[in-house]
Amino acid sequence: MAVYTKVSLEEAQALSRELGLGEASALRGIEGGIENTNYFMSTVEGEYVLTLFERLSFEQLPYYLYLMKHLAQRGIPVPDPVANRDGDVLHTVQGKPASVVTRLAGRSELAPGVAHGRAVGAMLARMHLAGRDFNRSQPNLRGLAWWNETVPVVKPYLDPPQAALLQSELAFQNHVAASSAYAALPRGPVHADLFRDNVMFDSGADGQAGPVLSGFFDFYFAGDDTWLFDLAVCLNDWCIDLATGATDAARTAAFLQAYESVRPLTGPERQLLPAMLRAGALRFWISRLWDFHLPRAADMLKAHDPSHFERVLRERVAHPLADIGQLAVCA
Ligand SMILES: Nc1ncnc2c1ncn2[C@@H]1O[C@H](COP(=O)(O)OP(=O)(O)OP(=O)(O)O)[C@@H](O)[C@H]1O
Ligand SMILES: N[C@@H](CCO)C(=O)O
Repeated sequence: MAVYTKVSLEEAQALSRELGLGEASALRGIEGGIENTNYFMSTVEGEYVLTLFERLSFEQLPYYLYLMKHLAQRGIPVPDPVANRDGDVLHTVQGKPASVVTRLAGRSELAPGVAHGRAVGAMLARMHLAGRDFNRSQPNLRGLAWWNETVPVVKPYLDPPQAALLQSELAFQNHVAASSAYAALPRGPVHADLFRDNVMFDSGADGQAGPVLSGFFDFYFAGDDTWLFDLAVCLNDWCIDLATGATDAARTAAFLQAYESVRPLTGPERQLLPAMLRAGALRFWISRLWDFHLPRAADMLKAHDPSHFERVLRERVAHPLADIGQLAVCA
């Protein structure tokens, strides 16, 4: 259930008129999602998603919404926020920040194969390049500074071996972040949460071979960070066996090859990929522990299982990703 705030058709019609979308004819609450209130909205101009943000503030939202607009303008398939006559993409409904974005076709693929990873890998690289001239900045609010702040808060809930792993991995990541190789990593706006459930695929035209990626969405953990971190977050979700957390070599090789067909990795990126895969696992282990043990007041989160990313981290430490050249034979 993800309709926390009820919106009437009349309210939606007032907004759609203000945005030049004509009369809204239907409004349907969207059940998936946990953070925000989402509705599908049909107007004479097409299909849209109306979101009322239940947690993010008027100050934080412009970065995410203008990033989506910037990427959409450069041909990256992402929901395009609709602006009013003044060019504003952040609106107000019932006193809450709200947006209207274009609806992506298709649905998420929760059991992706090699071809899905290839499509996401290539589009991820295109998205990174398209973000280079984005003129706003906001740090990744779930980056190293947040990990350093949050580890002491969640550590008391862990048993001694878990606490030791969490602490030693955090120390390792602080060490990596202080290195010259890390300073040389290319950076820019990154999605930072591009899991299977944040990508859509459409069936495509008849006769089209392979899945057709119809869009990336849910940019509300985006921020300025290294492109390699974004890639690592993807590899940790798209290219592992969910039951064990183990790397799937064929899917990993295909994903990386597709990414590199658009933007080859630099030397420091190749060097730090194993460390960044650990960083990606650590980030989501911490956030899941935090959501699980410290639910927010009036909590809307159905916490994900933290032990999944503990397993992924242990796998990444025990079996660092083989040399990318070696992996290529798997693709
Ligand atoms: N632009 C879009 N086009 C098509 N479907 C969308 C779009 N935005 C959201 N959806 C649908 O709505 C569902 C909920 O959206 P989303 O995952 O962004 O939820 P949320 O509550 O905002 O965030 P979270 O997933 O972090 O809880 C998605 O799974 C997807 O099916
Ligand atoms: N993708 C996150 C949820 C927040 O978007 C997770 O799986 O922990």
